[in-house]
Amino acid sequence: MTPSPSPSPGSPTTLDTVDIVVLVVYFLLILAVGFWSMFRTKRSTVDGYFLAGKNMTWWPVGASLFASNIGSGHFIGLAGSGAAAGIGAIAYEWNGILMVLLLGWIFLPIYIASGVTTMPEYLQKRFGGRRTQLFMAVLSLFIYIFTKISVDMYAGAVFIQLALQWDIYLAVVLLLSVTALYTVAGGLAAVIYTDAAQTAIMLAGALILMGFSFVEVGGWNALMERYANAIPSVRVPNSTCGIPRDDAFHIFRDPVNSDLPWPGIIIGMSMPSMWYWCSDQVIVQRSLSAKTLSHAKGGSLLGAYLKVLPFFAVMLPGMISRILYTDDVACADPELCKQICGNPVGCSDTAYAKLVMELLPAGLRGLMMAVMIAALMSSLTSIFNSSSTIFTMDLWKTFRSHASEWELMIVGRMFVLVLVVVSVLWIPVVQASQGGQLFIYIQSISTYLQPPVSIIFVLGCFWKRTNEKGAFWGLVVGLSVGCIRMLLDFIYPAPLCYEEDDRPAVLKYVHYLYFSTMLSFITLVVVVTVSLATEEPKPEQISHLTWFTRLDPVEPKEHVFSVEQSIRTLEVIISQSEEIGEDKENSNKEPCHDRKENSSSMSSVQSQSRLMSALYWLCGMERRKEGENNPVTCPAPEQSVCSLEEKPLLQHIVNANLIICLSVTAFIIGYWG
Ligand SMILES: O[C@H]1[C@H](O)[C@@H](O)[C@H](O)[C@@H](O)[C@@H]1O
Ligand code: NA
Repeated sequence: MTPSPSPSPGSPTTLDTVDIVVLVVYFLLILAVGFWSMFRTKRSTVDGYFLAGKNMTWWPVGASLFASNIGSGHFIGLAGSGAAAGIGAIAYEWNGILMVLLLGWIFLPIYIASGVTTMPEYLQKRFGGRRTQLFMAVLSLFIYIFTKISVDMYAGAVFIQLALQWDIYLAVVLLLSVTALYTVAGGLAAVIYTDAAQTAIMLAGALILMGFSFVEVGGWNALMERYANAIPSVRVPNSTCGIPRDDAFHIFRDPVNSDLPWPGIIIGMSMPSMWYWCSDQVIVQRSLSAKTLSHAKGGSLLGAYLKVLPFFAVMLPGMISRILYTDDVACADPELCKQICGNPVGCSDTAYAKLVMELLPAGLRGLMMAVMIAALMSSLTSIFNSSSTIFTMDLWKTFRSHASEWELMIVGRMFVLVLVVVSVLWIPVVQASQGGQLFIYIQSISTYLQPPVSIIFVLGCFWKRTNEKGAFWGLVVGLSVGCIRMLLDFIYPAPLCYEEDDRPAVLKYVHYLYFSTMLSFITLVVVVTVSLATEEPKPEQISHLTWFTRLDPVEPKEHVFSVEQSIRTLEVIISQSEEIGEDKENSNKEPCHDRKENSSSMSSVQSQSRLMSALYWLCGMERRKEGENNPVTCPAPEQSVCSLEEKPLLQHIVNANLIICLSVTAFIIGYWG
């Protein structure tokens, strides 16, 4: 056994010149991929920019699913949870495997058939009225702030702070600027391809670090044996603080006295997870961009397989970090912890950064910095994009129906700023949360807000009888209950390990996973009761909008309407992605409404300087030749139904793979159960 090296004073704490070189190479690579995909895709049309989307094959879709999902919060959080409490939290990742498959096989066919672009839009179509859509839009934005943006920024900052010893807020501002720069330079059109590159970098870096940490700890068996003894030298006397859990290597833990009770994992974990993978814009948007349903399923499969890895490449190294740097990572005395990492609650979230700085040679540290930035940026760009889409499309437009494209574009940008500011303000709460386990913070907040939404989507998709009133009141009641619990959680923080638990009984005795189960049930009851007590939706109201009606024959009139609607949505998304498409004339992009006017505005663009057209190109605003009648800008009405068709051979391949993937998942879950 190798003796655990205590952090020697001479150990490197900042980056070397080689590291900086590696970082620069990384940025150039991402830029190159960005440019390459800008040349590849024609972004000037709906078909080009967004539906270029609709031309994605399985591998970029899968990689992008993974990259958007795994953020810096996961690297820091999963490793931190591993260090603090063993492998339990990996259940979230493996649960996600099942959900991403569910998306491809069950939910996506319905979304494709309904021809929607945003998820609140689906609710609007399915239930009619506006209030459910509005409610959902506002809620999504809150969830993004509380569980995604602030968390990823905080995690990225923790890492940079440890690596470069910078102030955490300075680090946040820096990260944000880098992300903004990347969004402009790489272009949003390139997001999916750059995501693929980011995935490759994340995997390469994480696997290298995994190798180093296993070698250092002395291999697999050493990890299993030494973890239980990773007890810090300073502890609060007569307490269990700082002692590793007995069930550290089990996922399914005691239903009453553990940190992740197993019955809660079954339903309580699946409901928020279903929100994340099957009904949230950030993820679903990626699958919608696939060329065919088979490719979307292939993407789900790739994403699913990739999600096996964080266990080995992030969580186990986090546990190794506790073994190697026990006194720091597992510190159990508030005073001491505060000295070590600035957080009296604990320092387990520093596990990953610690490994990077102590174990890796110069050069590889730079690579890991790139990995962290890749993880962060690949999540933030998708979240920013989806949230500004939702804000402008589902909220702003409802209140200002005559808003110009120009206005929408400005609003979308400003809104991202607001999001960022609010998220930064939220960081102290994230920092102080949940026994210092970032991952548990993310998941418990998710638990209070997401289950009601999942229930609405499940019932909307699979129970034709669900109506608007049921859905709306289900959401209202479910979220009120959820918010109460969330508030209580902030008012009464979880006690430190040596403190008496004197919180109200709902907090003390009802684990958040059990709460999630109850919340889902309450919402279900409300939706069902209210729906049954009120009028049944007419068949034409739910045509193409549920599992059972997804294959309904197309009724020309209604369908043309829906295609037009989604094209309008796409147009706004495009206009948001323009970085400098200020030209007023040029902002008229309604190919389906008025082709003539459109082509005349195009010719006026033509008269602009070369510089301008270069800029336009950069932003995906290529001009079309005058009079060129581009049939693809106005998709044929049958398209959205046709796209449910799959080639039999491909279908067999993806289905066979589904079985393999499910078996692999069942095996690993069983093995670590
Ligand atoms: O990566 C996980 C994902 O696999 C889960 O399904 C989701 O519920 C979590 O919030 C997310 O962090
Ligand atoms: Na990411």
